[in-house]
Amino acid sequence: MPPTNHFNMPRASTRRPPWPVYQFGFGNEFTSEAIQGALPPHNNPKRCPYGLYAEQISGTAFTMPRHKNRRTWTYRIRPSAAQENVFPDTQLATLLTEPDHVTPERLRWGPIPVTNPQEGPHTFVEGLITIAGAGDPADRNGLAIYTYTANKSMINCCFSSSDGDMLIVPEKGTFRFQTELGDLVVPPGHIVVIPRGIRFAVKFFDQESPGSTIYDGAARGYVLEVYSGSFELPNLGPIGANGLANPRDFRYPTASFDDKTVEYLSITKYQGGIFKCRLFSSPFDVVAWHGNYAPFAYDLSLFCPMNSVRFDHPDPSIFTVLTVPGPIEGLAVADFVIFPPRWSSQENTFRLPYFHRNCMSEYMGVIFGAYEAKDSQRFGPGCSTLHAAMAPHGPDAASFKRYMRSLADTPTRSSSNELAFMFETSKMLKLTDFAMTTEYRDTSYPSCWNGLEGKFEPNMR
Ligand SMILES: O=C(O)Cc1cc(O)ccc1O
Ligand SMILES: [Fe+2]
Repeated sequence: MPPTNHFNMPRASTRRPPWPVYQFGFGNEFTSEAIQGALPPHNNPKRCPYGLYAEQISGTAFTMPRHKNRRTWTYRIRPSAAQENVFPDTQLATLLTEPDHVTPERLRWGPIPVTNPQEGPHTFVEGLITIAGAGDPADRNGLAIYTYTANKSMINCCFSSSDGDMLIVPEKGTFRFQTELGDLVVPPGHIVVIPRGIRFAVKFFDQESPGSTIYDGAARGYVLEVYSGSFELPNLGPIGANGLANPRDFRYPTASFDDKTVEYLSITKYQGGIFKCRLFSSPFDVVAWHGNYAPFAYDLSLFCPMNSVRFDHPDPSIFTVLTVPGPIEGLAVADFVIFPPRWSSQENTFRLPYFHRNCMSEYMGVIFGAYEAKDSQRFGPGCSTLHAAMAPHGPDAASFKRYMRSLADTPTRSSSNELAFMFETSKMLKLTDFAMTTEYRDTSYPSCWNGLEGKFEPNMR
């Protein structure tokens, strides 16, 4: 049995079998060879070891400053260029990023059952549904938010987005992400980031028989795709050199390859459209690679939360796991923030999220359990909310009243089985038809703040 973390979930950040072998360290310059000697002594020899083809994948412009430059050299059985003509795809309509509804209303959605809206068997890529977005991949500016369900592994089929890096947050179902650079096993409570342009297939994983191919399962989760920049660790400022998400806990794949000459379907998202082409062999044919442009996974239970130890409720930026900085210092294109299990011990402090209006937009979801300031029946795992820029929100009336009756100065520990997250963006989001009209939208949501009656007791100080 793999060891468990304090969410009682399998802990994939171990080097021990049966998990794939990983390399560790955020943004490191890695080397990996599935067969000894497959890495050539320099990037681009005329003849590579074992006759392999050399191919570079550039994640940043060639000329980016060294500390921002991202690229990986792959040594593969066939070059990716050996693919058939590309055609627009007409099947994956729910994945098109064309959100055009505008509303400042507070929105909430219930969990989408794994069989909907794609009735019957569907893979991760078939079950991705665009909820909201901003900007345009053509300008390399903006982002998209998706939810997904899946009950079938992607077999002989791969996906990549030419539009941006994708951060995937599983809520249900353990996946094996087969990528060009190797495998990452990602259970709920972990996240994975697949950089722009890297091909991957999403397969179900059975920890009891890790080597076998599992065709079916039940999975659900959330995705954030950013069209500019990439996910970085936030600066820590006066916190110091350690804390929040520590670089050593980010795990990267090691080379492992298929040498299969079967027909593959390659699906690509490009400028918001979906395109497909046939390959005549597996795209997962990289025998060795080196570089710093690679997918990675992270176990959220390893996040080291910081907080106030005397009074007041810090802003949720204190729980930022990853950020995509924008051109203005301190103004993120998107932040990925979690609300991890922790002790709350502030004195004379309203410890629930304060009532607020935020210039940023906040999309939230639940991975495990409940969220401290919301009705757990209506904001449980698989649910989501969107509080648009400047939309007033905070604890619902029932949570507020419950909290005000509690003995708040006693240190309290949130349950280890609770984990919510937020995608926070400086962009103004538009919503898709699906988001506005789905039967899973809970149109009664704004009424959760009814019952917060006026309070003013002039004789009380
Ligand atoms: O709206 C939310 O629940 C997220 C949130 C949490 C918090 O503790 C402070 C501000 C905030 O936006
Ligand atoms: Fe908020």
